[in-house]
Amino acid sequence: MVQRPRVSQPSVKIPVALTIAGSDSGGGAGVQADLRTFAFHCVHGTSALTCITAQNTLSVTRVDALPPESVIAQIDAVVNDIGADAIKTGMLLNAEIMAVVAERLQSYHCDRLVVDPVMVSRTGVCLIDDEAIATLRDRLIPQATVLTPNRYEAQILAKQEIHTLDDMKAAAETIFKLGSQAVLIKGGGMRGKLCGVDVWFDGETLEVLRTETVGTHHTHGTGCTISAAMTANLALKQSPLEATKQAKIYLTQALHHALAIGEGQGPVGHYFPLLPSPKLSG
Ligand SMILES: Nc1ncnc2c1ncn2[C@@H]1O[C@H](COP(=O)(O)OP(=O)(O)OP(=O)(O)O)[C@@H](O)[C@H]1O
Ligand SMILES: Cc1ncc(CO)c(N)n1
Repeated sequence: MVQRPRVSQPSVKIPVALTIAGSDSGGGAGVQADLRTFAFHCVHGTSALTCITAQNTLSVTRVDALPPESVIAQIDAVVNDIGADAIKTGMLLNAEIMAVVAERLQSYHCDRLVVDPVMVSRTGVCLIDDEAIATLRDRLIPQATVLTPNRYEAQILAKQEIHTLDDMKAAAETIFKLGSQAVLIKGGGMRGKLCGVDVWFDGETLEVLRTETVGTHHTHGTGCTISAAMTANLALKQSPLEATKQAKIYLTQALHHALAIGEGQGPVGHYFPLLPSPKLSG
């Protein structure tokens, strides 16, 4: 047997967050955005990949699903050893993967869970089929601490069109009935002054969350980033509403520092806390 030297090892206690989501080869959304966001909150990030997208700032050119058994094995490996103070789900892609993820989360009694119901891109393109939407609605959403649909996902879940702030509020109340503890309707897909205005409903509090509309074309990964920041804040033991408000502040700053990389929509700039601050003159 190898004897380990008896020296005291430095160690740091740090909250842990798990993301169950897809890979974005361009690094702006998906697992890459989630892990980077966790890191900038001083939360250790772990991951279970559901699919691999070939994607850049212009488009998604290919999606390969991982076998459901592989997704389960990744979740089990992480949770059984490292644990998770909070978990988020992102792009789950198909009904089979959704069903196994829902089953695993149920067996772990996860009580800090952010479900980003990735179904439709911000530009309105549908990413999953009807069976997957039904599985998401019936098996995953009722477990969520916070559910974070964008405008188009909220239209599907609430079965109504959303054009105005009142529409957003009504949809939040309808979607809340699907069983999550709270709903955040994200307004990045809203037009004009409503772009960047979100609506929160938790059964008691109906709140409009505003920062400012950031005039940038580089918005890739906004949805992944805000839900990952919420998850990190939940892992840091903030209340769901506080976690959401703080996450929106982080996301807005990241949008102010969005990256002009690639030919299309660049990603938000998660790195802003490390950027040198502007020099004081004088
Ligand atoms: N131009 C903007 N200015 C300010 N906030 C914005 C802007 N665009 C999006 N947001 C905010 O970003 C967050 C994510 O919202 P959005 O509707 O873009 O999500 P999504 O469609 O899921 O994102 P993704 O494009 O990553 O799929 C919300 O808080 C939203 O209000
Ligand atoms: C992998 C992945 N997840 C989520 C989104 C939504 O932004 C994306 N574009 N790619």
